[in-house]
Amino acid sequence: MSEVKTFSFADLANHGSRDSLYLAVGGKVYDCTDFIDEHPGGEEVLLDEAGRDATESFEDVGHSDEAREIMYKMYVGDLKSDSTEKTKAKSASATTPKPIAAGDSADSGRLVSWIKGFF
Ligand code: HEM
Repeated sequence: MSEVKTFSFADLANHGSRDSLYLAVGGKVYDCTDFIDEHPGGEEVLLDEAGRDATESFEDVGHSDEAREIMYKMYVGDLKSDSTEKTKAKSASATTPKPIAAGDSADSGRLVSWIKGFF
């Protein structure tokens, strides 16, 4: 249930379209497929970053804590740390989200795994 998948950059790149849109931020992979139409910053920017490490552009915008909470719901796994773009993913550890309020206990293993990535 709380299994965390790992994605290589090649795996990530397989989800680079509107039909299946994953992107990585801070070494974490997010399935944004159902979020494309809801993104307050528009669909264009998500489509631009689809299937890629979007850490830099995500941080440049200065997303709110609320944005980070939304992200947690879309978290599907981790970017493989031995991937070629390792350094890029690493620098993302500056992304320190506020942990979501407890309550989703059935899902807590996944939450812990998500948070652990930041330490
Ligand atoms: C999982 C990924 C993402 C989530 C959950 C997300 C969520 C949000 C949210 C909630 C906002 C409203 C403002 C805020 O609360 O910060 C926002 C605005 C915005 N986002 Fe994202 N975002 C994501 C990825 C990206 C990416 C990859 C880019 C690439 C540049 C981007 C660009 C923007 C822009 C330009 C705005 C508008 C800022 C403004 O008009 O003030 N977002 N996003």
